[in-house]
Amino acid sequence: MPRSAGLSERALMMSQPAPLLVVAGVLADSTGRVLIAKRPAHKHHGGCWEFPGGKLESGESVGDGLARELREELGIAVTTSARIGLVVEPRPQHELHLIVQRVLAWSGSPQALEHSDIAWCQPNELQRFHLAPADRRIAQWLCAPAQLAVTPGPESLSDSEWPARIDLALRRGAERVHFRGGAHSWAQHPDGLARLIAQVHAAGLTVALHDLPELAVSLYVDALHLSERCARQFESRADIGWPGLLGISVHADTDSDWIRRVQPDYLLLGQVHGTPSHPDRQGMGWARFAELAAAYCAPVYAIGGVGPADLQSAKTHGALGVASISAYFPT
Ligand SMILES: Nc1nc2c([nH]c(=O)n2[C@@H]2O[C@H](COP(=O)(O)OP(=O)(O)OP(=O)(O)O)[C@@H](O)[C@H]2O)c(=O)[nH]1
Repeated sequence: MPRSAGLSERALMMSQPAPLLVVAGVLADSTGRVLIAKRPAHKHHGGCWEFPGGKLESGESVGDGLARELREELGIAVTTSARIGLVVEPRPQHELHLIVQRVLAWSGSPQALEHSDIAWCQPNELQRFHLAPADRRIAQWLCAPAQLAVTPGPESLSDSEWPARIDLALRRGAERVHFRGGAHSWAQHPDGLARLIAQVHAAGLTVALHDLPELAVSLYVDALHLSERCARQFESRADIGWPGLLGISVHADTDSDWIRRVQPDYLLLGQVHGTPSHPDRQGMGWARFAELAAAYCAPVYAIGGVGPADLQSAKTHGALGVASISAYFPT
């Protein structure tokens, strides 16, 4: 077992035949373009585009395996990387466990030493390439919003104040607005909520609704987000009755096997630092956050005492981005 395999990988390994462990690296340039490589015709998925990487050798850590593969395939030296997520693909013999790492520091200039071609493209151009099936999930992650603005409860502002406060959140960089209940549920304000959702959609951005699966379906939101308590009422993802993007809020003590059973598309993990809104809870800090993020199968956002200024730290500690109430809806 590789030294740095996470908890979910270990649990999976114990319950079924050893998976095929593969590590792939996402390199980005200063304009945000990412590097993809075309598999030679004679290989499995020949002619498909993928993220460079390869099989981990026995006993090899994820970081060492990535550095070896990218030296062999691209001629570059990778020094630091952080987990983005794990794609599990059922295969007849062994499940593929594709560990996806964001390459944070490297030297050299990538060349196609083993692939038939390489290309740099913006994440939203990846869909134009014929990607290996598992890599379509990676492309979705790379196109996912990096800044999630979580609303206070509907009772905290009057109907006339909400539109301006949503505008302010968008000006502060929010890329998805998460409508989260407070003392009142958004289910008590369906018309006002529908207008605010339309406002966010008109700005070309997306919406998540917290803990209200039926309303999420009827209001055509982009994501359903569940608190851990709400998510635990369901045995499996199929029981939730929601066909779209699914997120769950988790904490330092949430067990990763349960997360794997529910199969969320992303997680909000917190809290990273202490916050005035939860004075009873201590922050876990970035080091623990990175450890947990690497153990989950889904990509993770950082929440709790973080905001847009922490985006880079979040990414270097294995997060897709940050989520916050106060940074986007200041009191
Ligand atoms: N490297 C890499 N492999 C991927 C990706 N997506 C994906 O499905 N795979 C699959 O993971 C497996 C690992 O493949 P590989 O052929 O690159 O491994 P390797 O470099 O160690 O190759 P080798 O067996 O020729 O030595 C293949 O079945 C490949 O199709 C990806 O983005 N990067």
